[in-house]
Amino acid sequence: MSADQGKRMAAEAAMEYVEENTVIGVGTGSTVNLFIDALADMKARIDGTISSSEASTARLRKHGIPVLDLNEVGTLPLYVDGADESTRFLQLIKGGGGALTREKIVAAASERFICVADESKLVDVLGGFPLPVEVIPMARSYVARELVKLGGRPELRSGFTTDNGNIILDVHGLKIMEPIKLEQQINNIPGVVTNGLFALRPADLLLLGSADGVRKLTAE
Ligand SMILES: O=C[C@H](O)[C@H](O)[C@H](O)COP(=O)(O)O
Repeated sequence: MSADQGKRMAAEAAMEYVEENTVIGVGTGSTVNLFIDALADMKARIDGTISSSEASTARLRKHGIPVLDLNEVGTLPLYVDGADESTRFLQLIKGGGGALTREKIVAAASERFICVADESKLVDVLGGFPLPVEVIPMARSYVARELVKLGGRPELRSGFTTDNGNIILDVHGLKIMEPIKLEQQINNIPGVVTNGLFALRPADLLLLGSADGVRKLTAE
């Protein structure tokens, strides 16, 4: 089974958790794009969405799905997003598409975070996927030196600017044994907006598309 099939199965399985007359938090990426396409079928029955990126906003609007302002909406009942890696504790690396900061905001503002992914994203230890860190441009060199002190090899994501006007440093070579500690350490570096570890606020449910169907994982 291809990764694309796994993504589609997971994205469509998330529809079961979408309740009528609610506002849905929507993540970013190729798996979420499939969720957005499925969500279009029930757009008349939801109150709207909160989007985590300009790319998702464009796709939602193309389908005629309303996109609201998070400042005008209270706590969201549900956030659906993909991941680059997940452990069985549902701690994640996100940000392969550079949307990590807005994703973290919407996840934090949501009661339930359902992560949708194909089975290749499940790992024993985070860090095989380079950890994205969003950085204010003037702090690039300083933050890079601090990330080296933490044992990583930061590389500037060339030609990329985030929706917030910042740069991304992708940190290679980390074997992340203490995700919560590292998430806090990196976020404490002046100039870092946030990093792609979702450990302080992990997912609540992981829907993994696999050859055996959709596996549902909750944190062990
Ligand atoms: O910034 C991008 C997001 O964190 C994505 O959710 C993540 O990169 C996974 O994307 P995909 O579903 O395309 O594998």
